[in-house]
Amino acid sequence: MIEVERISKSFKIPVVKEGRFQGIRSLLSRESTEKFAVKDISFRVNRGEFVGYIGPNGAGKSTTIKMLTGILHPSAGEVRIFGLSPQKHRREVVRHLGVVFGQRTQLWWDLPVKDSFEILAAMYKLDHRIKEARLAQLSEILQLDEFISTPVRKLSLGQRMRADLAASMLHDPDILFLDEPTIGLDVVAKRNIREFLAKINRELNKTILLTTHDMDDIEQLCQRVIVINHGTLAYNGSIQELRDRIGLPTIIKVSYRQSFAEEGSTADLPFTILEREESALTIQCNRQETTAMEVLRILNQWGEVDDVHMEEPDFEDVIHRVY
Ligand SMILES: Nc1ncnc2c1ncn2[C@@H]1O[C@H](COP(=O)(O)OP(=O)(O)OP(=O)(O)O)[C@@H](O)[C@H]1O
Repeated sequence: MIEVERISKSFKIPVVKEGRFQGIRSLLSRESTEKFAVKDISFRVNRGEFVGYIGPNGAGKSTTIKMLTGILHPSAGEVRIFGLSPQKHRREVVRHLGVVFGQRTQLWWDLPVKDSFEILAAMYKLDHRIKEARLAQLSEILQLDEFISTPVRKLSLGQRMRADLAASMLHDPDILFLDEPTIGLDVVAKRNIREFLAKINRELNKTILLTTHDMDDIEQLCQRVIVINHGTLAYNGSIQELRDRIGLPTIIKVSYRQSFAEEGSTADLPFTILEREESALTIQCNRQETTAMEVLRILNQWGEVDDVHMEEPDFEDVIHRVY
């Protein structure tokens, strides 16, 4: 459904020279260097997938999204959406796309929310009855009623994001490109947006490519993650596989019913003991080297286990290792 074949995007950057008056000379000079924002990236997204597209600041995420939506032309390579190039067949492709840039609104600042929806519906040439039915459906899941008559500039950030998501879905696109849809939101507003996204992916089978710096968004929503760094692809696969590959330690805390007794030499154990208490033990193991089952089997031999608590490495830490 989305095919990205070896795309690159470079920008010409004027060469800035050092020294007196060189700033002004640089402005007038035609000398420039080529800077790659995206370099030789390929990936595919299938219908109904929820994919995270992540990377540090300046990695090339927004540049990629802009090439996927046809706003930017790749310097090399090709994008195809439903087999069509968003650059060559912009009108046909954008009918299938909904786009939200969390930092910017696509709504009309001084108009009530419903007027923005009317304008967009007219732009998409939506039939009146279809528009009303869709708005009713979106209103219900995004609870738009409470602010539908309020001018956009007076909305809270969470309300604005809900309105923007509704606007991006008014023409019932198959694919959503979301660039930081939860940026700046409080915990409750974030949870609402995540629930909405999970719902439209699961129940309406919308294909979603999500760009965010919030690793909780990624862990809670995405089946797959694509990581880019310095414009190149660093990883493309499941979150679990990435965790396994990076291999940060898992912490396991066990409490015993009574006291426990260690058996054998600690040098042979497939884990490291971090803390011993009267009837509790905290250990650290690497899931690449051993399984939790094996660890628990050993810990069970040392006494009667009452409770087990396992802490997976924080996904944020895993991602930092990739960066
Ligand atoms: N029009 C442009 N002219 C020159 N350089 C650009 C242009 N647009 C982007 N870049 C550069 O390309 C690189 C990638 O930018 P991009 O906005 O795609 O990153 P990003 O991953 O979206 O970052 P962030 O997480 O900070 O939004 C950056 O170094 C940026 O400065």
